[in-house]
Amino acid sequence: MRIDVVSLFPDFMRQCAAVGVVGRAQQRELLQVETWNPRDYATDRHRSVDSSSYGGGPGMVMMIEPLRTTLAAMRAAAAEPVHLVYLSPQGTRLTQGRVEALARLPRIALLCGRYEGVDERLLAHEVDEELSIGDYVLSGGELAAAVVIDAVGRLQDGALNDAQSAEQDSFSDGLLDCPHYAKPVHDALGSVPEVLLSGDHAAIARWRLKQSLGRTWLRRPDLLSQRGLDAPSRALLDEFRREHAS
Ligand SMILES: CN(C)c1ccccc1CNc1ccc(C(N)=O)cn1
Repeated sequence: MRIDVVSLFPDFMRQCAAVGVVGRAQQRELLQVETWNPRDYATDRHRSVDSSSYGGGPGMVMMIEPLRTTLAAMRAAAAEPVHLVYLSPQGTRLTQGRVEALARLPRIALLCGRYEGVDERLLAHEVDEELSIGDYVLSGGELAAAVVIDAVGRLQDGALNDAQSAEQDSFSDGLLDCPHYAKPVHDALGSVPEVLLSGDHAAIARWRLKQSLGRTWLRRPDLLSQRGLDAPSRALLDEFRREHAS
């Protein structure tokens, strides 16, 4: 998969994509992240990319022209159409489901706004999808883009080794993850639950699902109601709730 990033801070974006699982995915050529800097396409003497906002008000707005030229260059370098995502507080809330859909596309581009954002005419003409990573304001779209790159990059086939992909399965079915424990078995902070030391893989899987169900019920009941439960899971959650109440 290829991800093009349009940003005034290309070095920052390249560094975000160079570490960890995503960096390794790039080394394995499972993922390719390229950056495009609108300042390189600004034509005036001052290489302006922003201008004051019509109607007044504080701050500047990113101008149409440098972005249009940048996007044209990016699209010209592509053999196929590019799905352009704009990261903004006004976007649709990003979910794991949407991440999985994006991860299946051959190519996406991420447009990072700075200042007060981008001229609405450019957005209306060029952007396919507007996404928000949460209800808070950042100084630029770059950190939101980094979140998308990581969430999508780690899902590329071969990016995660077997152990990690198991972890991903536990969340991707719409439940919160169960608790995890490493050595030592006994510590001043407490001990590891017996079942995890039993070697009984069925019992361990049952305990983990029960913990995921219980945690989701306690911390994120909204996830539970939208997911729905089959009968065995409902019984397991009831068992957790009885123990939790006592
Ligand atoms: C400068 N701002 C406020 C702005 C305004 C409009 C577009 C982009 C930006 C860049 N900032 C962002 C971007 C994304 C998110 C998010 N929640 O996904 C939060 N902030």
